[in-house]
Amino acid sequence: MATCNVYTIQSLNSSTCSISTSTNTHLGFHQKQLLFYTTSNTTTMRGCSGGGGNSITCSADGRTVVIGLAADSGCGKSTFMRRLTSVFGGGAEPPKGGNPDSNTLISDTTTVICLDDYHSLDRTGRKKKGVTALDPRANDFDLMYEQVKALKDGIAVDKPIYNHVTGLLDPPELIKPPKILVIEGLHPMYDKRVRDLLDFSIYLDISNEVKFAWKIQRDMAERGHSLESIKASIGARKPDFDAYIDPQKQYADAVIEVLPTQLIPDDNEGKILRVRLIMKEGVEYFTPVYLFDEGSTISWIPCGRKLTCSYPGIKFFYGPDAYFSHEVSVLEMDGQFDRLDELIYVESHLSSISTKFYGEVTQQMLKHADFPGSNNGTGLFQTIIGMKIRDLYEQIVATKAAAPSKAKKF
Ligand SMILES: Nc1ncnc2c1ncn2[C@@H]1O[C@H](COP(=O)(O)OP(=O)(O)OP(=O)(O)O)[C@@H](O)[C@H]1O
Ligand SMILES: O=C(CO)[C@H](O)[C@H](O)COP(=O)(O)O
Repeated sequence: MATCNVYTIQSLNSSTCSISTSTNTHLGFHQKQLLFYTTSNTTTMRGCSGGGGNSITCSADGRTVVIGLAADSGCGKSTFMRRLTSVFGGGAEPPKGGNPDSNTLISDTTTVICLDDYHSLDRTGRKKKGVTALDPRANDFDLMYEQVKALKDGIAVDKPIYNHVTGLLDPPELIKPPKILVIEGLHPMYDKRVRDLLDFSIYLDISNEVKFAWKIQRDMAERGHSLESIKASIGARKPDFDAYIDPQKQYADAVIEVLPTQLIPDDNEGKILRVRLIMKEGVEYFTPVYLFDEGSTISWIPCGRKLTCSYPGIKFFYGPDAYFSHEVSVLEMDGQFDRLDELIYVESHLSSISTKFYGEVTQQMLKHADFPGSNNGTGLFQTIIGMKIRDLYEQIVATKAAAPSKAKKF
């Protein structure tokens, strides 16, 4: 490990801290910021980002909230991220002037990093060793932990890039601490150290039948792969998926489970979906959504005068349940909307959805009607979780702002 020089921060309370330069190269931390990491207490280094010369700018309310999103490849993570970013207003872009094959997406509020960037083996390396990218041996969890922790503490990092075009590990890119950091990919909850850094975690649980249908849609229709190669690729990943990815769902604060419909007996088309939003009880800053009456068990078919439904209709369910021995609330939607604007009728019967105004969920869904899943529970629940994450973030910031006055009482 490289050594680092120790320097004194001259002003801890002002927004600009003067420091000397450093010679440190430890673990990809951005050079000047490691000084704060190693020499100051964590309160003063939060929200700092590297400036020119020998100064660092520190934001007063710097607190990076970390969200984990786990799912297998091709299970809708990118679509979810687009919905989430939109809830905060504005679109997300790859880092300006950086590697065109970067996997990172940055918006005013959020930075989404893809955990594929922590593959320790490139495509050839995995082939040589006979491991898949899902295997923990193909990933660097020490670096993942160090860098997510640094970002959470307000320190920029030089994060590696896994290039999906070439299959190689590219030179790193600078990631500055955002307000909200989303780590998405195969293993955000696999390593306990990384898991413990998460303020909220989500698992997208796509059943095999549906995953297969989506893969065919994307890889066959859009990427020209053959049916055989898609089947082979899913089959080859399955043992490692079952061993390393799927078990993470037990740790998630919210799981979006996507299953074939139960409204059509023996449906094997995979077009109509039954989607379940499983929400853990007792999670700090998160209150589960409910339908009509909190804690009751409710089955609801909203089709009729207010909601147009063609065959096979729409069915909602809400109620308490247990999930990996945790107490949870489950909200379920089976079927799909014929007219998206009529979603307002459903929205008006949901509570604790953390909207800023009446109809905000419907507005978001209409805005992104072209995203996959906009006419069913996948889009609806992803949008609602986006609102809940915004709410969680605002609560954390408010709690932090209130903390000094609390401290004065003692
Ligand atoms: N809710 C949905 N309803 C129907 N199809 C969907 C849905 N979400 C995703 N898909 C299908 O799955 C494909 C992959 O979606 P997306 O790019 O969001 O997944 P991903 O997990 O980010 O994938 P990857 O990790 O491979 O980049 C889409 O092109 C679409 O065909
Ligand atoms: O499971 C995956 C996550 O996206 C990819 O398969 C993994 O990252 C390897 O990527 P590639 O197939 O491009 O080498």
